[in-house]
Amino acid sequence: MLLSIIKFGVLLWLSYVAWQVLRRLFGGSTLDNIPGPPSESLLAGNLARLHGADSWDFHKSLEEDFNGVVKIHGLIGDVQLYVFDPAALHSILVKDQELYEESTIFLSLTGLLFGKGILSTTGNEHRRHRKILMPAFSTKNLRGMLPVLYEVTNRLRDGLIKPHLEAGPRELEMYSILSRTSLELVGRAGIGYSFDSLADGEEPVDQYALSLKNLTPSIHKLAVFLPFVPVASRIGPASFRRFILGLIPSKTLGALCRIVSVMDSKATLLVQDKNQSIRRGEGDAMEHSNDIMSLLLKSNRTAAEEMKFMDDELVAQTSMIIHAGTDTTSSALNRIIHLLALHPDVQDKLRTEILATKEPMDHDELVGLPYLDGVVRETLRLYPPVTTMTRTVTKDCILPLSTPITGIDGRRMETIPVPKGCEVTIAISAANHSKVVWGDDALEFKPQRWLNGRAQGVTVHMSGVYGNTMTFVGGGRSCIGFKFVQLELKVVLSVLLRCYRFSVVNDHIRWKLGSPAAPSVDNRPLLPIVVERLNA
Ligand code: HEM
Repeated sequence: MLLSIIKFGVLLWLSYVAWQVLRRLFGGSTLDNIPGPPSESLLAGNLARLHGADSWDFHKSLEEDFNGVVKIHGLIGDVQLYVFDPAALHSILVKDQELYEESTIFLSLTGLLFGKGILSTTGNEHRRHRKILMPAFSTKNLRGMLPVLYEVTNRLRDGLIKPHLEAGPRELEMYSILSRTSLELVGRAGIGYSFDSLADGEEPVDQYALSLKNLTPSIHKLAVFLPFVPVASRIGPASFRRFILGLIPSKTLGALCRIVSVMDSKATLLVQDKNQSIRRGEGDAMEHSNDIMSLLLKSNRTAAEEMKFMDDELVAQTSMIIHAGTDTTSSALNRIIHLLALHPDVQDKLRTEILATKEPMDHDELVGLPYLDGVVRETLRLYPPVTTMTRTVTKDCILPLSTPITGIDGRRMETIPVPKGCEVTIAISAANHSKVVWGDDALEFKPQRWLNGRAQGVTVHMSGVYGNTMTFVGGGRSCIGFKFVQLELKVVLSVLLRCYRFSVVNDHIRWKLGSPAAPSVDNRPLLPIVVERLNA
């Protein structure tokens, strides 16, 4: 009996899949009239190019050859949208955000990896997570984190860089140095945990650090299975899923399961420790802990009962903050150091501004330095670490446009009817490069375009949370760490530029697209930069 039910279920599912494929291939879509690049394969459409690590040219052609909304071919005849029109982005992220939900793959994957937290929830549940987490990132709390950020950065300066420069300028592999620093910055200020002593010659041995380092590469290796994650995540309780996964003979899957288990047990211990400190009456010590998790635990104590986080939710937030904050910070730091090395004039001007201040700068002085602010903003505009995000349309709807487009049949389209289930790519970097928004010099690196946090001459409004850019997107799922990361970047630059000069001799550095982007040489993650000690 059970076998026949299973057979019937499988047959039903296969018929549904076949129907969907036929519908996609022959049924037509309301998006058929939207211009876009031709499909490159029946099976994967343009997806390999859209998500390929070396697809900068593809994205550039979408930015330059189309007008804010582009049709992309997806899996087996599926049609998707690639969007960078300002009004369309406002509708997707802000005005009609409930119609454009976080992609189901992202929600189920983060749920499976970390549990129930801000990245894996939707609707009212997500709003609750955001409401409790956001105050931890307030300006008042960021001020409190400043000493830790300086302490970590001083260890970077003295532990990871200085010992190599005794005999003069030297090429250093900055990618690994800055990645280790990013993890330590987010670890200490984010969850009050030290992953790495940042001492020369001592690679991190912490299992938590190693797991975090290997998490994204392991997911990439299993990328072909990602479309099955939403279905798999709904089968039975977590223990049953773990049991089934254990039966699959795959080394990569086994490694991923071990990574998740280490992250889960470390985060659980951390939350237990902090909770015990509170219960043992070490409240005073907690009062002086300024990391995001401690602040969260403190506000959780006094939160209304229906708002309070349960322990499993606190564990999920711990890993999510580290996951969301580390590689993104590392990408931004690597990019800024690379850009300063490529633009010595910008580097000199920035150093002059920093040397005119006393060390260490307090919060207001640091965030008030205009050229430093311009360098950070311009880097994050021109080179956003996360170049695209995806949303899934929950109901048939109409997408408004700032600039009408001409359909394939020659008709002018002022709005686009978008069907339920359509995948929409939020084209962050295309929005940040738009000449309609930023002017003819949109693709040039010009820190001086920013004055008092505003880009000069920009009249078209973008709905991002950060100075008209889409780098941290906008609306109810925008980045909650965007002020924190600016502070991290400013602290690191203010400390390093006082005593080091950066230059490049290696012209083989290529950036890989990805989530987030990373520098590479011969397809390995590397950033070779010559570092010279000043006023030795
Ligand atoms: C340059 C560095 C960073 C970039 C470019 C960045 C970018 C983003 C983007 C694009 C999103 C939206 C994701 C979506 O729509 O699904 C996001 C969300 C998020 N970011 Fe960041 N981020 C950065 C740093 C950080 C840091 C340092 C933290 C924490 C310490 C952080 C925590 C988060 C969290 C928790 C979310 C989820 C917000 C929500 O779902 O409501 N991010 N980030």
